[in-house]
Amino acid sequence: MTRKGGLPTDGIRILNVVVIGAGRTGRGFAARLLSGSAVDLFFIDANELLVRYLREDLKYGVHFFGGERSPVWIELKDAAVAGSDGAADLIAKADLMITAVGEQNLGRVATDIARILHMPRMKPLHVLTCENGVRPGETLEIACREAGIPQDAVRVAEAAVFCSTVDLPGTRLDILSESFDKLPVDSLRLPSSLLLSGMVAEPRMRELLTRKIYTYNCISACIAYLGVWKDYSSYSEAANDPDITVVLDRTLGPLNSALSLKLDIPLPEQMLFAEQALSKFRNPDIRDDIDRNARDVIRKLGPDERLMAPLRLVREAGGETAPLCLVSAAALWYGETREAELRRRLREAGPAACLREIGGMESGDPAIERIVAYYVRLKREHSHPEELKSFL
Ligand SMILES: NC(=O)c1ccc[n+]([C@@H]2O[C@H](COP(=O)([O-])OP(=O)(O)OC[C@H]3O[C@@H](n4cnc5c(N)ncnc54)[C@H](O)[C@@H]3O)[C@@H](O)[C@H]2O)c1
Ligand SMILES: O=P(O)(O)OC[C@@H](O)[C@@H](O)[C@H](O)[C@H](O)CO
Repeated sequence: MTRKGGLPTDGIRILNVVVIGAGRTGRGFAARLLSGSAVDLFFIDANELLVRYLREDLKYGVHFFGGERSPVWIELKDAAVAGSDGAADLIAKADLMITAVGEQNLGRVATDIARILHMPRMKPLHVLTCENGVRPGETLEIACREAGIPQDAVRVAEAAVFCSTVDLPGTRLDILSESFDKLPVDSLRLPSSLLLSGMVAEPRMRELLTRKIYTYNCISACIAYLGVWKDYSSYSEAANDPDITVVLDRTLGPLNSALSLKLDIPLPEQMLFAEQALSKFRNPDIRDDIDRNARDVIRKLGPDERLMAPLRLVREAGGETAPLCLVSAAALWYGETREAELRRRLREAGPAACLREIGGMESGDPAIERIVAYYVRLKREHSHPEELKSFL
């Protein structure tokens, strides 16, 4: 397709899309979907080395797990380091900005957007969040307000990413991806003119994101934290471990019932949704890694996140909470062994205070005592592990 002055010869306007967060999802999923539309692709990332590679190579491949599809080659126009003048120039010219930075980093994205406020720009900036979280759009909107951005200058919509992507070892930029081509986006907030290839209009995005985080990501946390404790490094092997399977089954029974009640979804539909998550995580061709799924324990133990909120919902529905307490304890144990900030807080304040401060649990909540007891036992028994099912 030859272009003249930003227009392809067939007259369709080329959109400038800026992906902020050029990691696995931004580079490997969002950009791959966009490659099916008439877009000029730009990246912004906080990692200077990654930006250097992107600017030097201007092209990389997205390969598929199991070699089931030919790689897709992505070409970008340019990339810039977050917070730089170059990043501000890219944002100022964007028709659509997509974030894939991790919900906890959206505050810094707002700061970057605030840098363009003095630049001439007639239209609002549309931003689509591709973050896991129950309300990442709201997180970004609050951060934008705190950064002094007028409400009508930025319009935020959310998307739900179901596709797993990892870095392809031995390459600078290539990605290994699940073969999954759909991105549900909030159709009440994203204009239809920005519904690009692979995007599927979803009118009930809040429900979908909540359901996804409390099902897919809850299951992923169960596999990752119990898997690490059992010394697995392969995620799918952990997902197929018979002992972990017992804990998963005992988690999912009450969780599916609670979610079906809370979100008004027929139980068989919710059970199928959870089954789809499980079979994806158990697929040995999808070579996901445990640390990618387990990282950022403080975020994952948040009050509205994948462990604490399902625990509350299961309890409200009168279900058995022991399995989720065990996984939450394993998350604390993982954080203590791998993440400096949580290790410091555990040492200074102890696990019960961490559950109150990070997880928003109330003092006197009996689940605190249960999680702490599991945590102590997991620490004690790690070198000579018992079957996890014996904990329940
Ligand atoms: N990888 C997956 O399979 C997957 C699946 C579903 C959802 N997600 C979600 O996608 C988001 C990104 O995850 P990922 O796996 O791609 O992580 P990643 O670590 O591979 O990529 C995140 C990128 O964002 C960059 N970054 C961080 N703060 C930034 C900032 N302020 N400005 C610019 N760049 C910044 C980092 O340098 C990194 O390159 C997360 O919200 C995650 O929950 C990931
Ligand atoms: O991306 P996070 O850190 O919020 O969570 C890790 C995984 O649970 C997550 O990336 C899933 O694999 C993904 O959401 C697909 O369901």
